[in-house]
Amino acid sequence: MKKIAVFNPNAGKGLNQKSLTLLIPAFNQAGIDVWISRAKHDIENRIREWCDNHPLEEVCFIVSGGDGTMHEAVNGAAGHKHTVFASIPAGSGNDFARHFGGLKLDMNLLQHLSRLHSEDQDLITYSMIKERVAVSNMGAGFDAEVAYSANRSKIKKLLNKLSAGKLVYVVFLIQQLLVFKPYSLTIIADRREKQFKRVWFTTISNQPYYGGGMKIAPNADTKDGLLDVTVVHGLSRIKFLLVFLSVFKGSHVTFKEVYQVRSARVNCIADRDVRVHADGEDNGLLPAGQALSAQIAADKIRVAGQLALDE
Ligand SMILES: Nc1ncnc2c1ncn2[C@@H]1O[C@H](COP(=O)(O)OP(=O)(O)OP(=O)(O)O)[C@@H](O)[C@H]1O
Repeated sequence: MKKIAVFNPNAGKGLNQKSLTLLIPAFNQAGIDVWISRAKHDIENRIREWCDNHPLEEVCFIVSGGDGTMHEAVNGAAGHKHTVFASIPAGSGNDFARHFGGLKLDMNLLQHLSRLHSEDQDLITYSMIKERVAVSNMGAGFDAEVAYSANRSKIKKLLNKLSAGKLVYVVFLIQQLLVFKPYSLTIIADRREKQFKRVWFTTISNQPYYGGGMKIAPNADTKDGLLDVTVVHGLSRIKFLLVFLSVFKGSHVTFKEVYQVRSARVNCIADRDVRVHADGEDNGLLPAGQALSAQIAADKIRVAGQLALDE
């Protein structure tokens, strides 16, 4: 199988140049191509181009970065039937590797790669402006605003360098807590329509974790063919903070203001423009009255990641 290692130098603390300088010759000797992205969307575009040019070839993309990098990689390969993904978690959140497993960037990497076991997993497909896929989760509202502000902020890079990248989310969580305006929502899931008022956020999860280890959908299963939908609604600002903090342990599900439903597809319609993220990447504003449609993709994603994330 063809192997291509893809590195995002912008993820997390940035590229560990020392490890890379040592590893590139070993990668090349083992026949593994090494790509280092030059800009946002570069990984997605290069993977798409490779897949378009090699529709029948089996390939393993070994992706070094965080959840945004994995989001790009998976979208680049969407529709290519012979792709396997492995992750080298190097971002701030790393929820993909937290659930699916990941590899360490060290001299044992090549040995581990030869022993990896891959499995088919569910994938989310969604449409806003165009059809895309998300691998871990997507959502609308407060969390999308926090991710949007954090990813654009200059302090994220600085905090990442100080190994405190997650702090940036705390800063913007507090800021959004003060300014965010809850919205009204209609969701159609599991063949039922439900209405909610004062919605803080709606998350559509494939796997349990999001936001860097928060257990938003504790029982989500990436092999059950179902999405786990969470709606957090009807809370004052102070109580919302309490519920939000309880997400780290997954105990938010005991609050009556947290609604959860499982469904193979879901439509969400808000009464005002609401910001949407997919795998923590900004997807712009969902216009008022327009449906965000998400469902389990017909094609599975193949993931090689049996080694535990050592954090
Ligand atoms: N060469 C590059 N220069 C600038 N941005 C890039 C480059 N390559 C990829 N990107 C973008 O970098 C962003 C950050 O990557 P990623 O989300 O993987 O890291 P992170 O934010 O540190 O981790 P996490 O999403 O797990 O919190 C992504 O939006 C990706 O599209």
